[in-house]
Amino acid sequence: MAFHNSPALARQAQVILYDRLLPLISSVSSPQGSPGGIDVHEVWNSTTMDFITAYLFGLKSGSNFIQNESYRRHWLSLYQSRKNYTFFPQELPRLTRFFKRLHIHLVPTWVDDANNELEAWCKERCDATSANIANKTTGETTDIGNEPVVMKALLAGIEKEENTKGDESVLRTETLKYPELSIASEMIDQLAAGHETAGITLTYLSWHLSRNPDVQDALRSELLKLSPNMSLSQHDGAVKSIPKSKDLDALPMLHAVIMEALRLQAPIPGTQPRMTPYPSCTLGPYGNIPGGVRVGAPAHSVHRNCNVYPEPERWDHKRWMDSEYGYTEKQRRERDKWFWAFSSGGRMCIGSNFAMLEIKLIIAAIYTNFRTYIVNDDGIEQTDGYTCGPASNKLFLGFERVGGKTG
Ligand code: HEM
Repeated sequence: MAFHNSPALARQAQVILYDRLLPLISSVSSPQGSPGGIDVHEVWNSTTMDFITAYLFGLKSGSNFIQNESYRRHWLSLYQSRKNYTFFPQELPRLTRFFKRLHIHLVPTWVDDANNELEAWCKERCDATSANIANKTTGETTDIGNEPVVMKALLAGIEKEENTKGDESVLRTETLKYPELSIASEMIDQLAAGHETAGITLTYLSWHLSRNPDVQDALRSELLKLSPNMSLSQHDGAVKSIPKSKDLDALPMLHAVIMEALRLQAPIPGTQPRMTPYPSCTLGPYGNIPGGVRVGAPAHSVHRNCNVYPEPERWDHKRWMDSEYGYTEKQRRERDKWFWAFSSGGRMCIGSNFAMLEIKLIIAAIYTNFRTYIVNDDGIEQTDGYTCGPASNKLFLGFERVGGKTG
């Protein structure tokens, strides 16, 4: 995704951060705001959903979960409710289908209903985007934030494949035959994979920062050096500047706190499966592993290698700050090699760069303007599984406006 200098993404970020997220956080900031704090896990998941759907469909057909509280609660609860029922359809899909034909449901039928509703919601967005493209009401003629960057790229790719390879294409039996459904399938994959993982990272990162006010203050000093920065009070909200990705990437502390949150609470901590190649292979110290065996390594364990990350259970963002830790070149290489939050190889996360950029923007917008503190973190421990957030599925933080007015 060539989004680092994308004017569409910059505009989308501007609307999502300055017109939706910051006003919401300002309205609950202390002392007059919500005394019980706000469930940031829900707010961060909503923000990442608004980001990813804006990039897929354009602002016009994307979600507005930040402002639409009742619908986001409905959507997120549907999404969460199915999560305990993935084993049979994922691991034994044929058996699941077979039993279903006999009217024996290995997963409750309401899970199918929830999936159908989520899929219909995604398909509606795809259809609306296609209509906008056909009517030319996307970025070129109106607000650049309405540009459906990903859908346009997919449509162009399908058209090219059709024109250049046609019947010879390996995509002819599915993607070229059913382009609309194939696009919808890709879109729901991306919006599901994209919102929850980044939302979990923001939850744990804001929790760690709330436990470490000194780190927050140092981070804020770094963020204020951005030129222009994202301070609301400095410009009285008028400027709405979105920093360039290269300027955000030049901030060592911002990078370090995100990396440490991804290390300690990798949003996908569970095993990432791979099949061994035929006839056999060697994995680490284990030789002669036959082909066709499913193997996997969980990021949770890889990130706790104490030879690479000393005292691995300790949250220490300075591990990622080369200038502060005194790493040798070899230690630095090992540290980076063992970082596996986005996996590696052919099935590596396709959204890793997008995720890093959106997380940096969200953290910069919030911590430039607010100090956070914990109101209730009961159940913050990470669940076990594949994509894993807090056991309570909640985190209540309070917000205090710094350098300006409260909401
Ligand atoms: C902090 C945020 C994120 C984390 C930690 C993360 C992590 C991962 C991991 C570990 C995988 C599995 C790869 C494997 O099986 O080896 C994955 C796959 C994937 N991710 Fe992400 N991801 C994040 C954000 C995103 C975003 C924003 C998108 C949006 C486009 C995205 C789209 C995908 C897709 C489509 C796959 C499936 C790739 C495939 O199977 O070919 N992810 N991600």
